[in-house]
Amino acid sequence: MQNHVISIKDVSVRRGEKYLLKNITWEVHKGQNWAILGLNGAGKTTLLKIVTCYMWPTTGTTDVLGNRYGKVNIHEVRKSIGWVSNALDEQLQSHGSSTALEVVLSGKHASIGLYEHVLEEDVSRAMELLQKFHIVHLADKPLNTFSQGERKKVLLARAWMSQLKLLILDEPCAGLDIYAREELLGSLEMLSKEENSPTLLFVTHHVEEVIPAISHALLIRAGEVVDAGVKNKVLTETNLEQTFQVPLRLKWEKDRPWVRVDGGFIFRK
Ligand SMILES: Nc1ncnc2c1ncn2[C@@H]1O[C@H](COP(=O)(O)OP(=O)(O)OP(=O)(O)O)[C@@H](O)[C@H]1O
Repeated sequence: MQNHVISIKDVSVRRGEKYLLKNITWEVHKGQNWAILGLNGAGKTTLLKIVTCYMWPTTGTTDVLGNRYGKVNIHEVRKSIGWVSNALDEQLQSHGSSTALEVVLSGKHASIGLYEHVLEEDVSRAMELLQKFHIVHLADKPLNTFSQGERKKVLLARAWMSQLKLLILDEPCAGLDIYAREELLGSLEMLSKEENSPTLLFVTHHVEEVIPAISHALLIRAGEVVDAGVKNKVLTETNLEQTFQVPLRLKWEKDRPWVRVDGGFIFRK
């Protein structure tokens, strides 16, 4: 179990007659970064809630970072897990008068307000992270003046400040323009190569966002795994068509998969 970041065995989540997840077995090892792909309602968030113990499965077992859920203090385990999502962005907006630097520094102590004594080395690291996300010019500006893209970068810089072991990036590029997206993906690619970078779970609706740093992919459809494993084996036209239920064409370029829908619009009968 030493190398396991996540080990989920036969997990099902049932609500009434409906399975939100069905017989999921999934292992994530140290050194891997995973993309999680599936249609709206496929069960991605439910799976992440199982991983973070915000939801309890109907059957099956979950081990995260060497801890069997049900037998550990989950609050302790969660200190090593980050979840960057739109919900966190909304939470952040109530701290609108905080500066980017303050928000990034607050990641050190997993709070949004700054309550702890700030060390000089922490300020240097926070400034370095702001630089890596190309927002160092915003360090002293209040958050309530930032664009959506700028806020996302602040949140991601904050996550890297936290020295996490497992980091969930829940649609980090949603709402970004094409330039901002590529810039953000570039920062993620670079940071993922740093020593002690957390294991990433990258949830996205856009296959082309599976950057080279992502080594593995999990495809999920209607609560069941379509395929899981090394990304080059999993991200195939057949698997993606099965997952997204549209005919599509896939092309790899510079270790990134690009898809286009083959035939355009979908008209339901
Ligand atoms: N607490 C719940 N009780 C009943 N059904 C639920 C509950 N939570 C989620 N669902 C249903 O389970 C299914 C999977 O939802 P989930 O949020 O995991 O999907 P998702 O893949 O994250 O979708 P999206 O891409 O739209 O965020 C959906 O049909 C949803 O309506």
